[in-house]
Amino acid sequence: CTNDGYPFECYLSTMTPYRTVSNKDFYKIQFDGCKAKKAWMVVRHGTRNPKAATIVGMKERLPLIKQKILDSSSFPNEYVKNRDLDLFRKWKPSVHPKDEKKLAHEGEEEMLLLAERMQSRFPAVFDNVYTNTTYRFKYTYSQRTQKSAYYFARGLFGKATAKSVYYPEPTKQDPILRFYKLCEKWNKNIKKNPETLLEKRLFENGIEMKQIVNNINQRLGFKSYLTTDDITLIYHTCAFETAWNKKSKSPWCSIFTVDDLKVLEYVEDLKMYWQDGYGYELSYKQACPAFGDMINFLESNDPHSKVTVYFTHSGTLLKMLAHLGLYKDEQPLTADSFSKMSNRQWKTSKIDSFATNLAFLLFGCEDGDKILTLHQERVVRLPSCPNSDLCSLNQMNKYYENSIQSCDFDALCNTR
Ligand SMILES: O=C(O)[C@@H](COP(=O)(O)O)OP(=O)(O)O
Repeated sequence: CTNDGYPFECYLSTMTPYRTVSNKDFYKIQFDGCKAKKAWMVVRHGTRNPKAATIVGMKERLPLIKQKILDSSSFPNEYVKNRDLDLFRKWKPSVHPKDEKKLAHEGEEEMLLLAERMQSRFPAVFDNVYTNTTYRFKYTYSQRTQKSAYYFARGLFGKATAKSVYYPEPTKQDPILRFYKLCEKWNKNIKKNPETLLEKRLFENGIEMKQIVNNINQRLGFKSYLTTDDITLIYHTCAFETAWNKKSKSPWCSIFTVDDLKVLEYVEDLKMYWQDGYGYELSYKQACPAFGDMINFLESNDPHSKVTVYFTHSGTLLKMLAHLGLYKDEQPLTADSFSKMSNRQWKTSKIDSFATNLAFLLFGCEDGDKILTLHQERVVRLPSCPNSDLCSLNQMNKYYENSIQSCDFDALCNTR
Protein backbone atom coordinates (compact mmCIF):
# COMPACT_ATOMS: atom_id res chain seq x y z
CA CYS A 1 0.00 0.00 0.00
CA THR A 2 1.41 3.34 -1.00
CA ASN A 3 -0.07 5.88 1.38
CA ASP A 4 1.86 5.94 4.65
CA GLY A 5 0.64 9.48 5.38
CA TYR A 6 -2.96 8.34 5.34
CA PRO A 7 -2.93 4.69 6.40
CA PHE A 8 -6.75 4.35 6.41
CA GLU A 9 -6.56 3.92 2.65
CA CYS A 10 -4.73 0.64 3.04
CA TYR A 11 -7.37 -1.39 4.94
CA LEU A 12 -10.51 -0.84 2.94
CA SER A 13 -10.78 -4.41 1.60
CA THR A 14 -12.76 -4.74 -1.65
CA MET A 15 -13.62 -1.02 -1.45
CA THR A 16 -9.98 0.05 -1.65
CA PRO A 17 -9.33 2.62 -4.37
CA TYR A 18 -6.92 1.39 -7.02
CA ARG A 19 -4.50 4.28 -6.51
CA THR A 20 -3.22 2.65 -3.31
CA VAL A 21 -2.11 -0.56 -5.03
CA SER A 22 -1.45 0.41 -8.65
CA ASN A 23 2.06 0.44 -10.09
CA LYS A 24 2.65 4.03 -11.15
CA ASP A 25 5.79 3.21 -13.19
CA PHE A 26 5.14 3.13 -16.86
CA TYR A 27 8.52 2.14 -18.28
CA LYS A 28 8.60 -0.25 -21.17
CA ILE A 29 8.84 -3.86 -19.97
CA GLN A 30 11.29 -5.78 -22.11
CA PHE A 31 13.21 -9.04 -22.03
CA ASP A 32 16.37 -9.76 -24.03
CA GLY A 33 15.69 -11.85 -27.08
CA CYS A 34 11.91 -11.53 -26.67
CA LYS A 35 9.19 -9.49 -28.32
CA ALA A 36 5.81 -8.68 -26.76
CA LYS A 37 3.11 -10.01 -29.09
CA LYS A 38 -0.28 -10.21 -27.38
CA ALA A 39 -2.16 -9.43 -24.19
CA TRP A 40 -5.17 -10.91 -22.43
CA MET A 41 -6.56 -9.00 -19.47
CA VAL A 42 -9.36 -9.31 -16.99
CA VAL A 43 -10.26 -6.15 -15.10
CA ARG A 44 -12.60 -5.47 -12.19
CA HIS A 45 -14.60 -2.28 -12.82
CA GLY A 46 -13.29 0.87 -11.17
CA THR A 47 -14.47 2.49 -7.94
CA ARG A 48 -18.27 2.41 -7.78
CA ASN A 49 -21.16 3.44 -5.57
CA PRO A 50 -22.32 1.14 -2.77
CA LYS A 51 -25.27 -1.22 -3.03
CA ALA A 52 -28.71 0.29 -2.26
CA ALA A 53 -28.91 -1.07 1.31
CA THR A 54 -25.68 0.72 2.26
CA ILE A 55 -26.87 3.95 0.62
CA VAL A 56 -30.12 3.73 2.62
CA GLY A 57 -28.08 3.23 5.82
CA MET A 58 -26.00 6.27 4.91
CA LYS A 59 -29.14 8.33 4.42
CA GLU A 60 -31.16 7.12 7.39
CA ARG A 61 -28.84 6.02 10.17
CA LEU A 62 -25.71 8.12 9.70
CA PRO A 63 -27.40 11.53 10.16
CA LEU A 64 -28.53 10.33 13.63
CA ILE A 65 -25.02 9.17 14.55
CA LYS A 66 -23.56 12.38 13.17
CA GLN A 67 -25.86 14.45 15.42
CA LYS A 68 -24.93 12.37 18.44
CA ILE A 69 -21.23 12.96 17.71
CA LEU A 70 -21.79 16.71 17.32
CA ASP A 71 -23.79 16.81 20.56
CA SER A 72 -21.19 14.87 22.52
CA SER A 73 -18.95 16.70 24.97
CA SER A 74 -16.07 14.23 24.40
CA PHE A 75 -14.69 16.12 21.40
CA PRO A 76 -12.34 17.32 20.18
CA ASN A 77 -10.06 14.54 21.35
CA GLU A 78 -7.08 12.55 20.09
CA TYR A 79 -9.20 10.85 17.42
CA VAL A 80 -12.00 13.17 16.41
CA LYS A 81 -10.26 16.51 16.05
CA ASN A 82 -11.70 19.94 15.40
CA ARG A 83 -11.21 19.55 11.69
CA ASP A 84 -13.13 16.26 11.76
CA LEU A 85 -15.97 17.97 13.63
CA ASP A 86 -16.04 20.60 10.88
CA LEU A 87 -16.22 17.84 8.30
CA PHE A 88 -19.03 16.16 10.24
CA ARG A 89 -20.97 19.43 10.38
CA LYS A 90 -20.76 19.74 6.59
CA TRP A 91 -21.34 16.04 5.92
CA LYS A 92 -24.46 14.82 4.18
CA PRO A 93 -25.16 11.62 2.28
CA SER A 94 -24.17 12.14 -1.32
CA VAL A 95 -25.63 9.21 -3.27
CA HIS A 96 -29.15 8.18 -4.11
CA PRO A 97 -30.26 4.51 -3.99
CA LYS A 98 -31.16 4.67 -7.69
CA ASP A 99 -27.45 5.20 -8.40
CA GLU A 100 -26.42 2.05 -6.59
CA LYS A 101 -23.25 0.40 -7.88
CA LYS A 102 -22.75 2.97 -10.64
CA LEU A 103 -19.19 3.76 -11.62
CA ALA A 104 -17.84 6.74 -9.66
CA HIS A 105 -15.66 9.50 -11.08
CA GLU A 106 -12.62 7.95 -9.39
CA GLY A 107 -13.42 4.72 -11.25
CA GLU A 108 -13.29 6.53 -14.59
CA GLU A 109 -9.86 7.88 -13.80
CA GLU A 110 -8.61 4.50 -12.59
CA MET A 111 -9.49 2.95 -15.97
CA LEU A 112 -8.02 5.78 -17.98
CA LEU A 113 -4.69 5.71 -16.16
CA LEU A 114 -4.47 1.93 -16.15
CA ALA A 115 -4.90 1.87 -19.93
CA GLU A 116 -2.33 4.61 -20.44
CA ARG A 117 0.27 2.81 -18.35
CA MET A 118 -0.31 -0.53 -20.07
CA GLN A 119 0.15 1.21 -23.40
CA SER A 120 3.45 2.76 -22.39
CA ARG A 121 4.72 -0.54 -21.02
CA PHE A 122 3.79 -2.53 -24.11
CA PRO A 123 3.44 -0.06 -27.01
CA ALA A 124 3.76 -2.75 -29.66
CA VAL A 125 0.77 -4.60 -28.23
CA PHE A 126 -1.54 -1.84 -27.01
CA ASP A 127 -1.58 0.13 -30.24
CA ASN A 128 -2.97 3.66 -29.98
CA VAL A 129 -4.84 3.18 -33.23
CA TYR A 130 -8.04 1.22 -32.76
CA THR A 131 -9.19 -1.53 -35.07
CA ASN A 132 -11.85 -4.09 -34.20
CA THR A 133 -9.64 -6.87 -35.46
CA THR A 134 -6.70 -6.01 -33.19
CA TYR A 135 -8.78 -5.34 -30.09
CA ARG A 136 -11.46 -7.46 -28.47
CA PHE A 137 -13.25 -5.81 -25.54
CA LYS A 138 -16.17 -7.20 -23.61
CA TYR A 139 -18.06 -6.17 -20.49
CA THR A 140 -20.71 -7.82 -18.35
CA TYR A 141 -24.35 -6.79 -18.16
CA SER A 142 -23.80 -3.79 -15.85
CA GLN A 143 -23.33 -0.04 -16.05
CA ARG A 144 -20.08 -0.12 -14.04
CA THR A 145 -18.32 -2.55 -16.37
CA GLN A 146 -19.68 -0.86 -19.50
CA LYS A 147 -18.43 2.54 -18.37
CA SER A 148 -15.13 1.03 -17.25
CA ALA A 149 -14.60 -0.35 -20.75
CA TYR A 150 -15.31 3.05 -22.26
CA TYR A 151 -12.80 4.86 -20.03
CA PHE A 152 -10.17 2.19 -20.61
CA ALA A 153 -10.62 2.63 -24.36
CA ARG A 154 -10.41 6.39 -23.89
CA GLY A 155 -7.06 5.93 -22.15
CA LEU A 156 -5.79 3.96 -25.15
CA PHE A 157 -7.27 5.80 -28.13
CA GLY A 158 -8.56 9.18 -26.94
CA LYS A 159 -12.07 10.51 -26.52
CA ALA A 160 -13.20 10.63 -30.15
CA THR A 161 -12.20 7.06 -31.05
CA ALA A 162 -13.37 5.60 -27.73
CA LYS A 163 -16.94 6.39 -28.71
CA SER A 164 -16.79 4.16 -31.75
CA VAL A 165 -15.19 1.10 -30.21
CA TYR A 166 -17.12 -2.09 -30.85
CA TYR A 167 -18.44 -4.15 -27.92
CA PRO A 168 -20.52 -7.29 -28.22
CA GLU A 169 -23.98 -7.14 -26.63
CA PRO A 170 -23.48 -8.09 -22.96
CA THR A 171 -25.36 -11.15 -21.79
CA LYS A 172 -26.88 -11.56 -18.34
CA GLN A 173 -25.08 -14.88 -18.04
CA ASP A 174 -21.64 -14.88 -19.55
CA PRO A 175 -19.78 -18.20 -19.48
CA ILE A 176 -16.35 -16.54 -19.51
CA LEU A 177 -16.67 -13.13 -17.86
CA ARG A 178 -18.95 -14.22 -15.04
CA PHE A 179 -18.86 -18.01 -15.29
CA TYR A 180 -20.01 -18.56 -11.67
CA LYS A 181 -23.47 -17.18 -12.33
CA LEU A 182 -23.95 -20.29 -14.51
CA CYS A 183 -22.53 -22.70 -11.96
CA GLU A 184 -25.58 -24.21 -10.31
CA LYS A 185 -23.60 -26.23 -7.80
CA TRP A 186 -21.58 -23.22 -6.65
CA ASN A 187 -24.69 -21.07 -6.34
CA LYS A 188 -26.54 -23.71 -4.36
CA ASN A 189 -23.79 -25.25 -2.23
CA ILE A 190 -21.56 -22.21 -1.69
CA LYS A 191 -23.02 -18.82 -2.57
CA LYS A 192 -26.46 -19.42 -1.10
CA ASN A 193 -25.38 -21.77 1.67
CA PRO A 194 -25.31 -19.97 5.05
CA GLU A 195 -22.51 -22.28 6.18
CA THR A 196 -20.15 -20.60 3.71
CA LEU A 197 -20.03 -17.49 5.84
CA LEU A 198 -19.79 -19.33 9.15
CA GLU A 199 -16.22 -18.18 9.87
CA LYS A 200 -17.15 -14.62 9.00
CA ARG A 201 -20.13 -14.72 11.37
CA LEU A 202 -18.10 -16.30 14.15
CA PHE A 203 -15.50 -13.55 13.80
CA GLU A 204 -18.17 -10.83 13.70
CA ASN A 205 -19.57 -12.16 16.96
CA GLY A 206 -16.16 -12.82 18.47
CA ILE A 207 -13.93 -11.09 20.94
CA GLU A 208 -11.96 -8.90 18.48
CA MET A 209 -15.14 -7.37 17.08
CA LYS A 210 -16.67 -6.90 20.55
CA GLN A 211 -13.51 -5.15 21.62
CA ILE A 212 -13.50 -2.69 18.75
CA VAL A 213 -17.21 -1.94 19.17
CA ASN A 214 -16.58 -1.22 22.88
CA ASN A 215 -13.45 0.82 22.21
CA ILE A 216 -15.14 2.94 19.57
CA ASN A 217 -18.17 3.59 21.78
CA GLN A 218 -15.86 4.51 24.64
CA ARG A 219 -13.72 6.76 22.45
CA LEU A 220 -16.87 8.60 21.40
CA GLY A 221 -18.19 8.78 24.96
CA PHE A 222 -21.24 6.75 23.92
CA LYS A 223 -21.40 3.83 26.36
CA SER A 224 -22.92 1.26 23.97
CA TYR A 225 -24.87 3.32 21.46
CA LEU A 226 -23.17 2.02 18.30
CA THR A 227 -23.92 -1.58 17.33
CA THR A 228 -21.76 -3.92 15.25
CA ASP A 229 -24.00 -3.12 12.26
CA ASP A 230 -23.42 0.61 12.81
CA ILE A 231 -19.66 0.07 12.89
CA THR A 232 -19.85 -1.92 9.64
CA LEU A 233 -21.93 0.82 8.01
CA ILE A 234 -19.43 3.47 9.15
CA TYR A 235 -16.52 1.37 7.86
CA HIS A 236 -18.19 1.05 4.45
CA THR A 237 -18.93 4.79 4.38
CA CYS A 238 -15.34 5.59 5.36
CA ALA A 239 -14.15 3.24 2.60
CA PHE A 240 -16.39 4.54 -0.19
CA GLU A 241 -15.85 8.19 0.67
CA THR A 242 -12.09 7.64 0.81
CA ALA A 243 -12.18 5.88 -2.55
CA TRP A 244 -14.28 8.65 -4.13
CA ASN A 245 -12.23 11.58 -2.84
CA LYS A 246 -8.49 11.33 -2.91
CA LYS A 247 -8.08 14.88 -1.66
CA SER A 248 -10.45 15.12 1.29
CA LYS A 249 -10.81 12.92 4.33
CA SER A 250 -14.08 11.25 5.23
CA PRO A 251 -15.01 12.26 8.80
CA TRP A 252 -16.31 8.72 9.31
CA CYS A 253 -12.77 7.36 9.15
CA SER A 254 -11.75 9.47 12.14
CA ILE A 255 -13.53 7.22 14.63
CA PHE A 256 -11.23 4.32 13.75
CA THR A 257 -7.68 3.44 14.68
CA VAL A 258 -5.61 1.41 12.21
CA ASP A 259 -6.07 -1.59 14.53
CA ASP A 260 -9.86 -1.28 14.27
CA LEU A 261 -9.58 -1.21 10.50
CA LYS A 262 -7.46 -4.37 10.50
CA VAL A 263 -10.30 -6.20 12.27
CA LEU A 264 -12.94 -4.86 9.86
CA GLU A 265 -10.75 -5.73 6.89
CA TYR A 266 -10.46 -9.31 8.18
CA VAL A 267 -14.26 -9.66 8.23
CA GLU A 268 -14.32 -8.90 4.50
CA ASP A 269 -11.30 -11.11 3.80
CA LEU A 270 -13.05 -14.03 5.49
CA LYS A 271 -16.15 -13.49 3.37
CA MET A 272 -14.24 -13.43 0.10
CA TYR A 273 -11.96 -16.32 1.08
CA TRP A 274 -14.89 -18.65 1.75
CA GLN A 275 -17.13 -17.40 -1.05
CA ASP A 276 -14.74 -16.80 -3.93
CA GLY A 277 -11.34 -18.01 -2.84
CA TYR A 278 -9.54 -21.02 -1.42
CA GLY A 279 -12.30 -21.93 1.06
CA TYR A 280 -13.92 -24.40 -1.34
CA GLU A 281 -12.25 -26.08 -4.30
CA LEU A 282 -15.28 -25.62 -6.56
CA SER A 283 -15.09 -21.81 -6.28
CA TYR A 284 -11.78 -21.65 -8.08
CA LYS A 285 -11.90 -24.86 -10.12
CA GLN A 286 -14.86 -23.48 -12.06
CA ALA A 287 -12.65 -20.65 -13.40
CA CYS A 288 -11.19 -23.02 -16.01
CA PRO A 289 -13.28 -21.60 -18.91
CA ALA A 290 -11.81 -18.14 -18.34
CA PHE A 291 -8.31 -19.54 -17.90
CA GLY A 292 -8.78 -21.62 -21.07
CA ASP A 293 -9.96 -18.56 -22.98
CA MET A 294 -6.69 -16.86 -22.06
CA ILE A 295 -4.54 -19.81 -23.17
CA ASN A 296 -6.49 -20.19 -26.44
CA PHE A 297 -6.21 -16.52 -27.23
CA LEU A 298 -2.49 -16.34 -26.57
CA GLU A 299 -1.83 -19.58 -28.47
CA SER A 300 -3.98 -18.73 -31.49
CA ASN A 301 -2.19 -17.94 -34.70
CA ASP A 302 -4.45 -15.11 -35.81
CA PRO A 303 -1.89 -12.49 -36.91
CA HIS A 304 -4.27 -9.55 -36.39
CA SER A 305 -5.81 -9.99 -32.99
CA LYS A 306 -3.52 -8.68 -30.30
CA VAL A 307 -5.50 -7.62 -27.25
CA THR A 308 -8.44 -9.05 -25.29
CA VAL A 309 -9.75 -7.11 -22.30
CA TYR A 310 -12.72 -8.26 -20.21
CA PHE A 311 -14.40 -5.90 -17.76
CA THR A 312 -15.95 -7.80 -14.94
CA HIS A 313 -16.35 -8.21 -11.17
CA SER A 314 -14.60 -9.05 -7.96
CA GLY A 315 -16.01 -12.60 -8.04
CA THR A 316 -14.22 -13.35 -11.31
CA LEU A 317 -10.89 -11.85 -10.30
CA LEU A 318 -10.71 -13.68 -6.96
CA LYS A 319 -11.63 -17.03 -8.47
CA MET A 320 -9.03 -16.52 -11.21
CA LEU A 321 -6.31 -15.66 -8.68
CA ALA A 322 -7.09 -18.80 -6.70
CA HIS A 323 -7.30 -20.86 -9.90
CA LEU A 324 -3.75 -19.82 -10.68
CA GLY A 325 -2.61 -20.65 -7.14
CA LEU A 326 -1.70 -17.07 -6.17
CA TYR A 327 -1.94 -15.60 -2.65
CA LYS A 328 -2.48 -18.96 -1.05
CA ASP A 329 -1.71 -19.06 2.65
CA GLU A 330 -0.54 -22.23 4.34
CA GLN A 331 -3.44 -22.08 6.80
CA PRO A 332 -7.07 -21.39 5.95
CA LEU A 333 -8.54 -18.09 7.15
CA THR A 334 -10.71 -18.76 10.18
CA ALA A 335 -12.46 -16.77 12.88
CA ASP A 336 -9.85 -17.66 15.47
CA SER A 337 -6.76 -17.13 13.31
CA PHE A 338 -6.90 -13.31 13.05
CA SER A 339 -3.74 -12.62 15.06
CA LYS A 340 -1.80 -15.54 13.53
CA MET A 341 -2.69 -14.38 10.02
CA SER A 342 -1.56 -10.77 10.20
CA ASN A 343 0.98 -11.40 7.43
CA ARG A 344 -1.44 -13.36 5.30
CA GLN A 345 -1.31 -13.21 1.53
CA TRP A 346 -5.11 -13.21 1.17
CA LYS A 347 -5.68 -9.50 1.80
CA THR A 348 -8.47 -8.14 -0.35
CA SER A 349 -7.24 -4.57 0.21
CA LYS A 350 -4.26 -5.54 -1.93
CA ILE A 351 -5.51 -8.28 -4.20
CA ASP A 352 -9.12 -7.21 -4.84
CA SER A 353 -9.27 -3.41 -4.79
CA PHE A 354 -11.46 -1.59 -7.26
CA ALA A 355 -10.00 -1.87 -10.79
CA THR A 356 -8.07 -5.01 -9.82
CA ASN A 357 -6.54 -6.45 -12.95
CA LEU A 358 -4.75 -9.50 -14.14
CA ALA A 359 -2.81 -9.36 -17.40
CA PHE A 360 -1.10 -12.10 -19.37
CA LEU A 361 1.40 -10.95 -21.99
CA LEU A 362 2.65 -13.27 -24.67
CA PHE A 363 6.32 -12.82 -25.59
CA GLY A 364 7.87 -14.44 -28.62
CA CYS A 365 11.40 -15.34 -27.49
CA GLU A 366 14.37 -16.91 -29.28
CA ASP A 367 13.70 -20.09 -27.33
CA GLY A 368 9.92 -20.18 -27.75
CA ASP A 369 6.75 -18.43 -26.60
CA LYS A 370 6.50 -17.28 -23.01
CA ILE A 371 3.93 -15.66 -20.76
CA LEU A 372 4.45 -12.76 -18.41
CA THR A 373 1.79 -12.34 -15.72
CA LEU A 374 0.95 -9.02 -14.06
CA HIS A 375 -1.42 -8.53 -11.16
CA GLN A 376 -2.18 -4.91 -10.24
CA GLU A 377 0.39 -4.07 -12.96
CA ARG A 378 3.20 -5.84 -11.09
CA VAL A 379 4.97 -8.94 -12.29
CA VAL A 380 3.87 -12.02 -10.38
CA ARG A 381 5.46 -15.42 -10.62
CA LEU A 382 3.04 -18.25 -11.15
CA PRO A 383 3.49 -21.57 -9.32
CA SER A 384 4.23 -23.06 -12.77
CA CYS A 385 7.46 -21.01 -12.91
CA PRO A 386 8.39 -19.94 -9.39
CA ASN A 387 11.91 -18.91 -10.39
CA SER A 388 11.31 -16.75 -13.42
CA ASP A 389 9.13 -13.88 -14.53
CA LEU A 390 8.53 -15.39 -17.96
CA CYS A 391 6.89 -18.78 -18.07
CA SER A 392 7.06 -20.88 -21.22
CA LEU A 393 3.78 -21.97 -22.76
CA ASN A 394 5.00 -25.54 -22.34
CA GLN A 395 5.47 -25.14 -18.62
CA MET A 396 2.11 -23.41 -18.29
CA ASN A 397 0.40 -26.20 -20.20
CA LYS A 398 2.10 -28.81 -18.07
CA TYR A 399 1.39 -27.24 -14.68
CA TYR A 400 -2.19 -26.31 -15.46
CA GLU A 401 -2.80 -29.44 -17.55
CA ASN A 402 -5.86 -30.46 -15.58
CA SER A 403 -7.49 -27.10 -16.00
CA ILE A 404 -6.64 -26.82 -19.70
CA GLN A 405 -7.28 -30.40 -20.82
CA SER A 406 -10.17 -31.40 -18.57
CA CYS A 407 -12.26 -28.29 -18.08
CA ASP A 408 -15.71 -29.83 -17.90
CA PHE A 409 -17.72 -26.91 -16.52
CA ASP A 410 -21.01 -28.78 -16.72
CA ALA A 411 -19.68 -31.78 -14.85
CA LEU A 412 -18.25 -29.47 -12.18
CA CYS A 413 -21.37 -27.39 -11.84
CA ASN A 414 -24.33 -29.67 -12.47
CA THR A 415 -26.34 -30.53 -9.40
CA ARG A 416 -28.12 -33.40 -11.06
O1 LIG B 1 -21.67 -6.86 -7.99
C1 LIG B 1 -21.21 -6.87 -6.84
O2 LIG B 1 -21.81 -6.39 -5.89
C2 LIG B 1 -19.94 -7.60 -6.48
C3 LIG B 1 -20.22 -9.05 -6.49
O3 LIG B 1 -20.53 -9.39 -7.78
P1 LIG B 1 -20.58 -10.88 -8.21
O4 LIG B 1 -19.39 -11.56 -7.60
O5 LIG B 1 -21.88 -11.41 -7.65
O6 LIG B 1 -20.55 -10.91 -9.69
O7 LIG B 1 -18.88 -7.42 -7.33
P2 LIG B 1 -18.32 -6.05 -7.86
O8 LIG B 1 -19.27 -5.63 -8.95
O9 LIG B 1 -18.25 -5.08 -6.74
O10 LIG B 1 -16.96 -6.35 -8.40
